[in-house]
Amino acid sequence: MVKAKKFVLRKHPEGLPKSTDFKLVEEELPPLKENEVLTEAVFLSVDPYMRAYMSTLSLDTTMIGSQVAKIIESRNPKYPVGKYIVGQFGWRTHTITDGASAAGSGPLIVLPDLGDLPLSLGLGVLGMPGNTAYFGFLEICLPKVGETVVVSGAAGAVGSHVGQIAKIKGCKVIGIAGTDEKGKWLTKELGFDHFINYKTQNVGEELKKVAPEGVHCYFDNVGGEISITVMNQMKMYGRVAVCGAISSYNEKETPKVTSPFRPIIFQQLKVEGLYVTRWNDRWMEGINQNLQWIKQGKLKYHETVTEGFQNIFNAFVDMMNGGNTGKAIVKV
Ligand SMILES: NC(=O)C1=CN([C@@H]2O[C@H](COP(=O)(O)OP(=O)(O)OC[C@H]3O[C@@H](n4cnc5c(N)ncnc54)[C@H](OP(=O)(O)O)[C@@H]3O)[C@@H](O)[C@H]2O)C=CC1
Ligand SMILES: C/C=C/C(C)=O
Repeated sequence: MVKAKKFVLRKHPEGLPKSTDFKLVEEELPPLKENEVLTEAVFLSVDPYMRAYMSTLSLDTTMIGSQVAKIIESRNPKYPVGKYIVGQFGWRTHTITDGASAAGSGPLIVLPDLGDLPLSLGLGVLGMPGNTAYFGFLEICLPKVGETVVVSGAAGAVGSHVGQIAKIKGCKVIGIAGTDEKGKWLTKELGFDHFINYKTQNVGEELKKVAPEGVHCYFDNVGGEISITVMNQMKMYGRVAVCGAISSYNEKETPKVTSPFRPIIFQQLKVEGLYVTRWNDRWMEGINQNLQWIKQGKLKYHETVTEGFQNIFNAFVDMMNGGNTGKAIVKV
């Protein structure tokens, strides 16, 4: 008999979640039925969408999230023992699944052979955030050589990846993030052309200096006033991919921000929201392309790793507060 540990939601958080909003509980798992497999979590992901969904989850349900897990027992030939899968199993150590019920932030997949690369990349650059960057940026921003691209949330999992794809596509890239340390990583290591620290600089004034020609594409990970400021400096027919709004996820009421309609109308912007599961049927295309770029040295990644399943809440809050560079991961 296997005992799973899991975090359940005890209270709907107000503002930044507190550890007391969650409870760690143990659950005895039953023997496997035909077609089922038993998995053990190896890496868990902490992502901003978790905060956005927390208020809608029923109390006492397992906190949502994806993980890389090892198959340790199997009654399903599609999922042999010893293989690693990426599944939306939640904040839990052990899971019984038949492979069919996973949904939410990507399909359940058996991880392809990553060679010497860490399995945790299946939650980042070779997983949901990587596919968000790949499909979201290429399909919605439609970047062209020589164009100017702005990315907010630039030093995180999705943003750092978008900026690098923009460089691969021959664009000039400006990243907006919250610390100078992150800025150094973006410009010195990843090849971003410019960095703006939204906490210490005036985004509008800095953007005028580094992109006097105007902005063709904006990949928006944060929402709020930063995004309005960027949209006001976009070129005619600019494209905006609205990917995330982390600046508002901890707010009870949707914050009031300056209206974006003027630039949308007068600069005739194309503004499109995206949700990565739109491309579930092309999932492996994104993963294979990102893997190839890594192998070619064109795409770099960084992970901020927290050790210990019991520390997943701290890892989540740290990420929401900007403590991560690249992908925030928990190693069990
Ligand atoms: N639409 C989709 O399908 C998907 C959307 N997303 C969205 O993309 C965004 C980035 O996700 P992801 O890359 O996983 O997360 P990140 O790795 O970027 O981590 C979150 C980062 O957000 C920044 N941040 C926190 N609060 C604010 C704020 N008030 N204003 C500006 N920045 C803030 C912090 O960096 P800093 O130090 O710069 O403040 C923090 O490190 C999120 O909004 C997420 O919801 C992600 C995946 C799929
Ligand atoms: C799958 C993730 C979605 C968002 C909005 O973060």
